[in-house]
Amino acid sequence: MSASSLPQAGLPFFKGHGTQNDFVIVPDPDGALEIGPAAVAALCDRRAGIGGDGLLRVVRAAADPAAAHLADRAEWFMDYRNSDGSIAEMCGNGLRVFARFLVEAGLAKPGELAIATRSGVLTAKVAEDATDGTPGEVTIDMGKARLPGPDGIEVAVGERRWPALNVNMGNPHAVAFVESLDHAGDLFRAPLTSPEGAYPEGVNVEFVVDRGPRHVAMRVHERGSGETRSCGTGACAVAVAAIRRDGADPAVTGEAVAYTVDVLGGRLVITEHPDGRVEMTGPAVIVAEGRLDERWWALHQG
Ligand SMILES: N[C@@H](CCC[C@H](N)C(=O)O)C(=O)O
Repeated sequence: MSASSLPQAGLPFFKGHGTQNDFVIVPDPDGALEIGPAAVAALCDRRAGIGGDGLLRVVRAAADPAAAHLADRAEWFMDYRNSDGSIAEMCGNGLRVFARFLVEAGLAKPGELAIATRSGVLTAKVAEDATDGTPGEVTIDMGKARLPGPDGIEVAVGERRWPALNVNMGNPHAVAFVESLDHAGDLFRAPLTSPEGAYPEGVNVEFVVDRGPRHVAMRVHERGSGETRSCGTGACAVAVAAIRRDGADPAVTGEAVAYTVDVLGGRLVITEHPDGRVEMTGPAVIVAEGRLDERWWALHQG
């Protein structure tokens, strides 16, 4: 390839992030692409691919069998995959980035938009950009958290063990309050959770410390992606756990409560309402667009 023959062909892709949880975005409006687990892993590879914690395929709900039943409520379906190619039900940061992409690509208007996910239809609110060009924040109505138990869940790293709360935000989380975020260790491997079988589908594990009143910080090991610099569903699970620990459950107090959750890649604000709805607000940025080299894609596609 020479500079005078920069590619006009090849599959278009975009790159985006939300609090540094980063994604390869592949527009596939008519559901024409077959992107299997190996192709997702190749695209998300940080050295031999584009690089990302996950992949967002942008497809019309009506064009994907996984979402066709939601097509009367949402035009677009976020087909999310972890960087190892596995499928997850939901991705909070991914949904903010997905909403930002739809608006920037002219596929949706700023304001409220319904998006289909494997965890149902969720609503995103995309704020107007600031006058200096800073992209407006995105708020997602994440629906209600579920706390399915059982009691007695523990997370272990090396010799240390902590009690953990099982919080489901569409996907599973084990939230452990720890003395120091360093105690999570290098997180090169998934932390152990017990009792065995508590999470038959695997789990995202959050380690949490207090930073101040209604203000916590976390690290996360994500199922299918390893340690990431942020996890939106994880931040919601952490806020829900902290709210209960602090006796501030809005269903009991009758008042909405907002927690600030610091992640390695920035800050999210999580609000829980008396009706149980959890809202997440944070940034979402589209960083780049490009085209895959046709020969590379031919070798990895499928
Ligand atoms: N980073 C995401 C969560 C992605 C899915 C997760 N790894 C899982 O397997 O459940 C987020 O921002 O929520």
